[in-house]
Amino acid sequence: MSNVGNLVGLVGWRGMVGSVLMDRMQAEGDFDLIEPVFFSTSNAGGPAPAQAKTHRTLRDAHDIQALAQCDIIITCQGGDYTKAVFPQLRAAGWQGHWIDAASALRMEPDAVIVLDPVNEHVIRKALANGGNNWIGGNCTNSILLMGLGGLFRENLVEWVSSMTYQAASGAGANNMRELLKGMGVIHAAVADELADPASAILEIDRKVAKAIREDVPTEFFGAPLAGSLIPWIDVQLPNGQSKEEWKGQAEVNKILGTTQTIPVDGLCVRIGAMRCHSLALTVKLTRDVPLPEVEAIIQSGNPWVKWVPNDRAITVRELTPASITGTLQVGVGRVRKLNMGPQYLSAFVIGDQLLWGAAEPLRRMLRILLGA
Ligand SMILES: NC(=O)C1=CN([C@@H]2O[C@H](COP(=O)(O)OP(=O)(O)OC[C@H]3O[C@@H](n4cnc5c(N)ncnc54)[C@H](OP(=O)(O)O)[C@@H]3O)[C@@H](O)[C@H]2O)C=CC1
Ligand SMILES: N[C@@H](CC(=O)OP(=O)(O)O)C(=O)O
Repeated sequence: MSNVGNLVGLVGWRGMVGSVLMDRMQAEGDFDLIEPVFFSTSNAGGPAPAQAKTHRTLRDAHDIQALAQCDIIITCQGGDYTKAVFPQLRAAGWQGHWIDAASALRMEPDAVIVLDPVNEHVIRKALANGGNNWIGGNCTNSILLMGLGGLFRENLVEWVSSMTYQAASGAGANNMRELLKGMGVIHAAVADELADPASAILEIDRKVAKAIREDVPTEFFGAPLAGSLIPWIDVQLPNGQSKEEWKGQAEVNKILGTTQTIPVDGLCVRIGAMRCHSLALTVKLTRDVPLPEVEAIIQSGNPWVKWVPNDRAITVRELTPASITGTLQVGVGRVRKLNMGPQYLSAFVIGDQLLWGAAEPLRRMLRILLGA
């Protein structure tokens, strides 16, 4: 039994991540366990959503006293909000549990990055030691660990090179819209020619290239994504990594609670998928393990691993964003030994970055706190 109260403040509930969180909480009956208090940065005093019970109006998300009444606060409002409000709340003496989707607090020494199917032992230990800051991990890293958690659990990973194919949703709702608008612009540029099976493909291609370079909107991504890709995500660091690439090693090791750093590095690339992040992985195993054993260990990682045998027909059907999107399954396939030697393994992992990558670990942390 938990001794944590059930007055739960929800901030950022109507944003993209927050909406996915609300849907999942509704689907899993989480609202039956809590007394929700909904907060807003823009509409305090307005009506709270249907899940509200006794607290039917929105409270001001910057009202420290109102926030401090909550036993638990879950926020999907973003890093700027966290940086503005969290220090004030703690300075006011609030001892409640803070569950956050934003990256702002992830690397703080007193924060745990939560991904309980992989690091429940880390979470339980911190909880027993009085921990109260629980931060969702970067989507790419959470998906990597959900996919290959079994190999990490068995201490079989010496290092990982991770080449990513990241969806538009990781950059926000406006970016998803921009991707779709760009697809429309490209299609419109050659709609007549496409309707004519006899039209010349190189002429279509010339017009498409011109549309991508000149007409596809770039306000949010800064470069055309539709019909193209962008091999840089987040800001540039002095060592040549992108911040997204830096997070790989930093967060994976923090999530796992490793005592010796497992190197994780690679290139992070934005592609024209909507909300599934994919990762092409090269893993150096700590020892030569027979492939059937490797496969069994990966499948044993957690109940959400969707194992896809390394077979062409099954892979093109099942190991794709089209197949995985909107589900909690984490696809793992293309697993084989590489020419580099018997300790080198390939794998392709796909997950919905708004579910395991953002919302799901938060609601599961809530349940851990409630002892449910
Ligand atoms: N862990 C991860 O991998 C991921 C984490 N994130 C984190 O989650 C945070 C939130 O991201 P995201 O959900 O994309 O942010 P959104 O921009 O969708 O929502 C953030 C807030 O914007 C306000 N808002 C203003 N206009 C609208 C509108 N038209 N519709 C909905 N909300 C609106 C809402 O606040 P209000 O109701 O108060 O007005 C909302 O809570 C990010 O900043 C990031 O820190 C995001 C993606 C992945
Ligand atoms: N940066 C990720 C999404 C994200 O929000 O990551 P983080 O939670 O680490 O800021 C992406 O663009 O795909």
